[in-house]
Amino acid sequence: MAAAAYKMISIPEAQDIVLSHTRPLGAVTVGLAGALGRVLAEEVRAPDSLPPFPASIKDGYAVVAADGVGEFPVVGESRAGHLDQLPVAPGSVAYITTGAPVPPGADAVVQVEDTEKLPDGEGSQRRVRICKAAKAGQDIRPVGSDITEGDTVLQAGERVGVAEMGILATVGAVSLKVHATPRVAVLSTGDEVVDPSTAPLGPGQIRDANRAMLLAAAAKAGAEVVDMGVARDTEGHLEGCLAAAIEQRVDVLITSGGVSMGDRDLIKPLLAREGTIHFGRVRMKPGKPLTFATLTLPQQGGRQMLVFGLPGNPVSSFVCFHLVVLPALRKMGGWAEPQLRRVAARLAVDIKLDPERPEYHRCTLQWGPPPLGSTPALKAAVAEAAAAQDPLHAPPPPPPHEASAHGAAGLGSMELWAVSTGNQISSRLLSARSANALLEIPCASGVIKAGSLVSALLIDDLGGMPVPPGGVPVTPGF
Ligand SMILES: Nc1nc2c(c(=O)[nH]1)N[C@H]1C(S)=C(S)[C@@H](COP(=O)(O)OP(=O)(O)OC[C@H]3O[C@@H](n4cnc5c(N)ncnc54)[C@H](O)[C@@H]3O)O[C@H]1N2
Ligand code: MOO
Repeated sequence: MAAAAYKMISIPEAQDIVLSHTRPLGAVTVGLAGALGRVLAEEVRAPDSLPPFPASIKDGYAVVAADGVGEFPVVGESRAGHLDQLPVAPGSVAYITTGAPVPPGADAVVQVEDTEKLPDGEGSQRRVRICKAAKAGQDIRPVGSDITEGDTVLQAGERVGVAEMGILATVGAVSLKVHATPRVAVLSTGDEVVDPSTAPLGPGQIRDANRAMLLAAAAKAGAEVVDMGVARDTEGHLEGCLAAAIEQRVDVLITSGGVSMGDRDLIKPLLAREGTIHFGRVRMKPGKPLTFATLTLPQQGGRQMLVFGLPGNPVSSFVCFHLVVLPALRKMGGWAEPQLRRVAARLAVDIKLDPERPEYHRCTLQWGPPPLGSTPALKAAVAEAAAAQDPLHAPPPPPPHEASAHGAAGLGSMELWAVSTGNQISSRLLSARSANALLEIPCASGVIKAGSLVSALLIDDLGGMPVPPGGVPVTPGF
């Protein structure tokens, strides 16, 4: 089929098609160290309680609460990690450290600050004054108060982050079932594309930006990556590269370049010969020639391989990866909700609309007051949008209790602002630099004004977003 013959579909249609051809991979068993970032394929239960014994919360003395204040013999010690099981009878106390088992007979702990060491008594008997009466149970974590034996501490389908690594360790889950992560091959194409180490560049050459970027993006998504190098613009070489990817038993092949209308754009014809192309044109900017195919491999038991033909322009590759490849990799890895997360943000600048294609405008989201450099026009636009009383455009009213920690600007006047990365031409990879979101800019004529509220898809976590000069306010009174 000629490239132009592919029906132009919308991005939601493209995403649905991709996900309908994507299956979660099976479960594999990994050790604890291999669990980070994976999705659990089984629930994890606690085989025992935490703490497994009544544990002291303080360094001090284990006492019988009913004894109240007074002078007492110190009949022994209970230290974390040591089991010196001496009973504490009424009228006596035991020295205890934080985390140590509370000895039988004692029912409270008095912190060392509320005691006074006394001179030793008869027979070198240690003695202490308890200066503050304790309530029964004071400064003791009862058995199972953090985790009870048999509790489900993590569910199947949960992703293992840093805290979850600790939870797994604490319940002794050192071998667990997680979803397998996909094996992903990345291939650049184009006679002009040369290795990044090439210097100086020969006539007509450009360095391969896409391969390093897509390998990194797939690895960041948790995939096992395979670098397939650069394919020349010949049918034979491309076919050989595809065969090599199949040989590598990858679940996904990502190519970049060679999917538009030129006579050396050979990816679509190759995929049409070797498999089924599900779409070859998407109404989006950038990324229009985005192509998706599946290959059924009889020589490998009939298994299926997904192939994403990303456009060669580096920004088009970057955007298409996040919009269609990443959700597929997430679904394979067991994510129940693999789509990019959407938030709302206010535009810091006017954006010119494209009358032909909806646009994914790269931006850096930052939370705070209107970004530095915002013009009086922006401030006026924000006020105008608010005055329009459109619920989407009106800024939230600050809660009445909110004191001003930042001059006139309290927490309620802070917002998520979308700062454009500048010129959005699809060859300019600097437009993806520091981008943590893709703004969803509708297809229309004219301009969308600064101060408007728009939806944005997160492509990075917001933990590293820019901090506005002067920082942002904290909870009043914090
Ligand atoms: N007649 C038409 N021409 C084009 C159309 C169209 O609809 N009709 N679509 C344009 C759009 S939109 C895009 S996007 C590009 C996509 O083209 P290809 O996927 O075929 O990519 P190439 O032509 O191979 O390369 C495009 C551009 O990107 C550079 N490139 C390629 N690979 C890399 C790489 N690995 N690292 C860095 N840069 C790379 C390449 O040199 C080109 O400059 O097609 C338009 N054309
Ligand atoms: O879609 Mo292309 O990515 O506009 O340059």
